[in-house]
Amino acid sequence: MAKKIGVTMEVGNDGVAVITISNPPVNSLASQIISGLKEKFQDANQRSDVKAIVLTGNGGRFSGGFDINVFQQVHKTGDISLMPEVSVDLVCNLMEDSRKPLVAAVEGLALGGGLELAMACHARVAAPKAQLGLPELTLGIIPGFGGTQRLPRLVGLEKGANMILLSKSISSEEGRKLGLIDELVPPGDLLTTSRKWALDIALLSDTAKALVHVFFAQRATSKVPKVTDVGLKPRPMKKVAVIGGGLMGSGIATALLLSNIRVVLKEINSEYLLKGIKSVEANLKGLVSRGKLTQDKASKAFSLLKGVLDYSEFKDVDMVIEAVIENIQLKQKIFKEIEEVCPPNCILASNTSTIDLNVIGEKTNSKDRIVGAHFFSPAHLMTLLEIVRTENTSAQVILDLMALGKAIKKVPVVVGNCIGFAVNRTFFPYSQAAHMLVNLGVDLFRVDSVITSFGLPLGPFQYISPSCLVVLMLGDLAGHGIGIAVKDIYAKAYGDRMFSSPLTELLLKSGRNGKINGRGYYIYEKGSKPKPDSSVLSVVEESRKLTNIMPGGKPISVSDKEIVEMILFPVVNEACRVLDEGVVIRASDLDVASVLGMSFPSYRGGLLFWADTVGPKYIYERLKRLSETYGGFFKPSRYLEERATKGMLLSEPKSSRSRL
Ligand SMILES: CCCCCCCCCCCCC/C=C/C(=O)SCCNC(=O)CCNC(=O)[C@H](O)C(C)(C)COP(=O)(O)OP(=O)(O)OC[C@H]1O[C@@H](n2cnc3c(N)ncnc32)[C@H](O)[C@@H]1OP(=O)(O)O
Repeated sequence: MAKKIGVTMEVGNDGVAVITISNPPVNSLASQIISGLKEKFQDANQRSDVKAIVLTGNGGRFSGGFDINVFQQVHKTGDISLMPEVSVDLVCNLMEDSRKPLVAAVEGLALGGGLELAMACHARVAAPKAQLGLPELTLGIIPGFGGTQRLPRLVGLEKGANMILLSKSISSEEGRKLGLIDELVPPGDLLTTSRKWALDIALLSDTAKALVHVFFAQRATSKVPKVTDVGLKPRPMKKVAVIGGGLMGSGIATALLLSNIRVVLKEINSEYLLKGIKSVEANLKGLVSRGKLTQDKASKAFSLLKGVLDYSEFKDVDMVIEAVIENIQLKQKIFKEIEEVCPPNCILASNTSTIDLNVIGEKTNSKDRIVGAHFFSPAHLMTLLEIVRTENTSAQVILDLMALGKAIKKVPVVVGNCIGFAVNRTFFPYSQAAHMLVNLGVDLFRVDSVITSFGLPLGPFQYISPSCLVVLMLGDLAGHGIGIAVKDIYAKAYGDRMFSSPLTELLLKSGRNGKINGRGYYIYEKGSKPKPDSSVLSVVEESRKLTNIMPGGKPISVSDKEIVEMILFPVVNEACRVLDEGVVIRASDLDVASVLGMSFPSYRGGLLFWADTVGPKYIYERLKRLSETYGGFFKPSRYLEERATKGMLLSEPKSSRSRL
């Protein structure tokens, strides 16, 4: 039977193109093979359905090298043009510089030009006992496809020179030890493993794309139209008052002190004031014990703190940051008072994470000086600072707060004034969806594990809340009592798409308030990892009885992928509304805020970058089907529907034309 000579390419559903050399018996690199390889590599790099490439040889051999018959012809004819251009055209430009990852699947042998092609790939997977070498000197020529450079780089100069000068082959086992081979697998797994390697490297490049996006997105947050581009200069903030020495207030005070800003910390009585000062001291001590701060610097920072019980020290402050409990009347009272006692240009900021700033400033006449300075807990560690502006906040005030944010090593993101602002609003469906899944019968510890595998540091039930309220039904670490406090505010604003679960209240009733008292969904013991508390399942059962949403009373069965989609697609959906209402200046601001405020994995590029890789159309269709089954909580937003149907990315600015 005539032997089949040529190069084939097959593209799998996984997006991997397998290019195979066929030229029995040793797959020598005859001229038609070389031209076939050039054609297939060009094709693979151009095809949009090809994510990565695997190069292999047919018949259990990778390649015995360049076709020695050509040399014989050159000897006979002296016609050097018979030598095809390989080194630069094929090996460097099409293989080594391929935009798509290229992995060699090596079996049997890779000799001479065969090994040189394998070394031009980005990784090499081999079966055992394959013969690897550059025996060109036995033919009186040198390894001319770059082997003299690539082999020493892979195995070291001495070993590389030895193999070349002595035409000494090695086995794939030795190649693995030397670093010439990246993984050794049984012949039956060779292609599968090579495909996985190729995709992993492709994913790495997706990761690189995502991380580069976050890098530039973070820098873009400092560009605020009509604030940073109108010639204003930030005013120095030398003395700042913080009202409220609780978890947030003491964290904010710590962050300010660490940047040598004098802080006046006000509380309502000496007991609370002492507690607040002790919290600041503990924050500083924690940084010293973790080696993040020297003791001298900690002492210096602490010396800039002054605790007060009245407003006597407020007459020369540059800014006040209110950080008391989320009580509207109390905040309104405080803002009326500080307007009277502070200098006329003093910035009046609130660290509220939920309440409308216009409501907070209702009893004042200084609407232009009112701004939100929304820190994320722990405030001295988390880098995101949401600067919340109302329609009245002046550009100068915004610029001053941006400059202060940078001075205290935060990443300021300017956002609009709505319930929950950008991050808390976007992510409020996050935990509600998790609660819905649990009430539908899904195991809550499985939900946490799936979400952490996706890349968030903790699952929704063991959640570190940023400024304590992002998910309403908070996880263990923030304490469940807080979440309930603001649930009504969200219900009034977003009730048409909320899921109300009694689980949090039932948890509190059972004496579990999260890490604060050592027990929540998990058991927290000093010095050990949180352990799932199986006894909490009785509380979960009670919640399921009350909500009674399991279809036919039976738990739903969902895949891990569906869990991720049911929790994160509603978050993307709410982000679309945030974009639609112009709460953020640009989509990438929300990517930065999701990474820094919610610990959304930066290697996925942030929430919307990730959503665009999943595809708006897919997300829209999934949410539509989910809303048909589970109701309005999943109802696609107008913005998402529009982008999906017009084939536009979610991150495209509103002015972009659709692609259709
Ligand atoms: C010269 C003038 C040129 C001037 C320009 C100079 C420029 C310099 C740079 C040029 C570019 C060079 C870059 C690359 C160079 C090379 O790759 S050179 C070739 C390197 N490879 C080898 O040296 C391997 C040689 N072959 C073997 O060692 C063995 O054949 C084997 C591969 C280990 C297999 O052994 P075995 O199973 O015992 O089978 P054999 O009987 O030896 O061979 C089976 C048949 O295959 C034929 N064959 C083997 N290798 C090649 C080959 N590379 N090209 C063509 N044909 C090959 C062999 O002749 C047998 O054929 P039949 O007898 O017809 O069955």
